[in-house]
Amino acid sequence: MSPALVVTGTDTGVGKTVFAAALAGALAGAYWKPVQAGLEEETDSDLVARLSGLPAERILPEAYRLRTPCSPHRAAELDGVAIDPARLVLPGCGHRLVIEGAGGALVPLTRDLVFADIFARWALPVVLVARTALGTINHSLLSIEALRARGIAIAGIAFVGEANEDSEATIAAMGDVRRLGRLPHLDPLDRDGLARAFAAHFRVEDFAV
Ligand SMILES: Nc1ncnc2c1ncn2[C@@H]1O[C@H](COP(=O)(O)OP(=O)(O)OP(=O)(O)O)[C@@H](O)[C@H]1O
Ligand SMILES: C[C@H](N)[C@H](N)CCCCCC(=O)O
Ligand SMILES: [Mg+2]
Repeated sequence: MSPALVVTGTDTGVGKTVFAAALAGALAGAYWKPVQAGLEEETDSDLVARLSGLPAERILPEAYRLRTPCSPHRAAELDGVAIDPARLVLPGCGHRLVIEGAGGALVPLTRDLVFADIFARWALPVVLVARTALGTINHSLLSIEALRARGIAIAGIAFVGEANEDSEATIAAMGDVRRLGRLPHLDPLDRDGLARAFAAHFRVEDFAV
């Protein structure tokens, strides 16, 4: 079983962090957001701390905390730094690590390196988080194609949103990926409700890859 799992998405704002919080909690693992772009609002690590039930020491510190909520390559430039891939090495933590990218799989870290390049170097299985809303078939199949082109193993696709059975089944079939489950929209979004929803809609054994 891999020491870590990568959570990427078909886009920014699809629900990677909420899903990662649920997964890290269900695995009693740890969470790492290597590159955080945007510090004004609650960071992804803060959200995971609030929703996962993990102890604080299992939310690992980011390698880069960048002020501007935009693509990391640009956020780094605006902060006068350059993201060094050598700093994006997997931290040992003694627990199954859930690693969240930023935005979608081809989001740039520099002007000649994207997240998927780092995912390929890590050689870890990737969970793709996708919306269920109209447009997700294209976004999901494009993301799958981009990950596969880099030889990245896809553990499966996790949907977030209201059920759309045909889109979900179409993506799984045409993308040849396992449908891991669907996290419904939760209101309120809180730790217990999230843990219950994950347990109801996913099988933790599917992540033992
Ligand atoms: N299952 C859910 N139920 C209710 N709200 C959700 C759910 N999933 C995500 N959200 C909300 O949708 C917004 C985007 O979710 P999230 O931050 O997880 O996206 P993301 O893919 O991690 O974005 P980023 O690319 O910025 O990291 C947040 O306000 C979050 O609270
Ligand atoms: C700022 C946002 N919340 C994410 N952290 C970064 C999203 C980068 C998206 C880049 C793009 O696809 O245009
Ligand atoms: Mg996030």
